[in-house]
Amino acid sequence: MPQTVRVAEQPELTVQGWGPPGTRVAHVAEGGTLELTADKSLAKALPKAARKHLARELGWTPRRTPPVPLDDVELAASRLPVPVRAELVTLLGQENVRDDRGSRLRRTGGKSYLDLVRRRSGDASDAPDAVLTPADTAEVVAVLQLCSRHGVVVVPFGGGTSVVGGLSGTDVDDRPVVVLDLARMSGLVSVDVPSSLVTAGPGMRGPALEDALAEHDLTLGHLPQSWEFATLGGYAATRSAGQASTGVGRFEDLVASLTLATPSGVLEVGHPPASAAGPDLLGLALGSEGTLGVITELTLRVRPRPEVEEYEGWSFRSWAAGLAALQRLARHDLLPDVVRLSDPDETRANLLLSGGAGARALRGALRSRGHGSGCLLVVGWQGLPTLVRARQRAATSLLREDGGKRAGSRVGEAWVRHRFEGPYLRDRLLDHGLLVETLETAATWSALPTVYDAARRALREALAGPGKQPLVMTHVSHGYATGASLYLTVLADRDDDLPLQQWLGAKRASTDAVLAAGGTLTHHHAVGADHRPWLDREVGPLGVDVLRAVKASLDPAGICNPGVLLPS
Ligand SMILES: Cc1cc2nc3c(=O)[nH]c(=O)nc-3n(C[C@H](O)[C@H](O)[C@H](O)COP(=O)(O)OP(=O)(O)OC[C@H]3O[C@@H](n4cnc5c(N)ncnc54)[C@H](O)[C@@H]3O)c2cc1C
Repeated sequence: MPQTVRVAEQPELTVQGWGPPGTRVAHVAEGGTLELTADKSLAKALPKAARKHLARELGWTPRRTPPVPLDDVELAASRLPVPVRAELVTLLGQENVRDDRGSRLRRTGGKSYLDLVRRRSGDASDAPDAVLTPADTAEVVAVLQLCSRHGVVVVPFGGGTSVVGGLSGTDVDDRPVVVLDLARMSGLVSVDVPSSLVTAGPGMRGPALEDALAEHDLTLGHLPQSWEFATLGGYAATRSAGQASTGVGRFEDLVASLTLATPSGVLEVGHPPASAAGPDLLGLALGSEGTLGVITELTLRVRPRPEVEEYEGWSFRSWAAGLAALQRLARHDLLPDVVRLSDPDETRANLLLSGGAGARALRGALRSRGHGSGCLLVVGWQGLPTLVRARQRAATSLLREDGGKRAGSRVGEAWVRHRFEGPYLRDRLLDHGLLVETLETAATWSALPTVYDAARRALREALAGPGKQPLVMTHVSHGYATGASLYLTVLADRDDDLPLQQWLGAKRASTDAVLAAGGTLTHHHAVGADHRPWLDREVGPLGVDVLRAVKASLDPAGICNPGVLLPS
């Protein structure tokens, strides 16, 4: 029988960076462990060798560039018409219609580099006019219908971790904008153990879900780096991928069914275990980014908690050798559950960033194998011991045949320990004059090397200047039978006068280059506002027309998150 479970409180995300407000800061301690401290100095954040490496590579002069005090962030008065506000209060109650400064600021934009630069410089011009917190599907439908009548834009808000401009509070037609924060809809509704299905509200976050599932010895296993704050509804709306998605599947593979509240009514889509009743409407809701309505409930496929988890590192002489090895694993259906192959730039930077005797010893070991300028691969297996051992043994012999050398379980375990710390470190780098941003794509195994070269070249050309050069670090983050994803991290000396334009130019050039080389517009970050000008190159003009027609049917007044996905 399905059972109801209560879940814990979920902390707020800070406005100008990552983590709960006023708490911890990450730094790399001697020995490579990341510690949390209140000390915001660069010396604390990065080992000396890493600071020197970055200064030399980038032409970067470390300098203090802290965010403006939160009280100095500018916020315009709310434009929500008084009569509309009154109707919303009647519908949801006073406490669930907020237009105070704190509520609006905390729901302003997401966490891309552009979002953070704006917030850190005191700009909240994309803030919503009010924040609504509905309790259930019926209230969401009522809000959508009321806003359709009054021409008020509605932006669903999950964890606020979008990195593609998915949460803009401005509208091209200058209509008022309300954010629909789904935090109150964050309960676990039921667990159906025999069917391995769990039903939950869209505002629930990963840690709360995993805590609740642990009571049943179950797990969802979806672990994006934003796991602490992102929500189930957000994952579905963006077609997210987690760190173990090579094994457990992308989030969309985990959604069995969902409820989509639209201005035209409620859609229930998906019928587990499987159905052939016409085209898959669930597929339309996944990745719809709030443009068709609001996901108000999800039923997800879960699995038994793994009895063992094994992580280890491997090294390869070159990026090409590492890619060839992964491709062979993929062809034989032997890809591990976690696959992360870092290119030489990322491998080198990671080893320097880790600092300490362990990383120095590993650097020495790689040099002695002739892998000194090679690549590190982190792999992870999860599941029943017998299956894990069998898969591991088979993969190990292929990796060896392909020139891989085992770098040990400490490399894998270090990755596991630190896998959620990167965004905390990013805040410290932003405090010291750096541009830090990521982008991602995927391509077939045949196109992958070309896409990799094209993206790196475009970024390096766009961000180079006299005495300046960006550092572009790349890893394969997910593997498939037919190809893999590429995740690029870009560091550059920030243009303090025009930081937004500096990144926008690089983003434009790299997106053009990736598409021309055969990569996808986005593998897991979604389209948002940032990628929408390119959507027709991905799905074709007819594809865009189909999406527009669906939107016109579900959202005739065009109030559902109109600033994202579809080109304007
Ligand atoms: C540091 C960091 C690391 C990240 N790592 C990863 C990663 O490893 N993998 C990955 O896939 N992504 C990653 N992301 C991106 C982001 O976390 C994902 O896109 C995530 O799915 C967004 O979830 P959210 O709940 O925060 O959604 P939000 O950011 O609140 O919203 C995202 C979009 O979905 C819409 N939306 C939200 N909830 C609903 C709903 N219930 N119904 C309809 N529309 C809705 C919003 O309107 C918006 O357009 C990362 C982001 C950051 C900042």
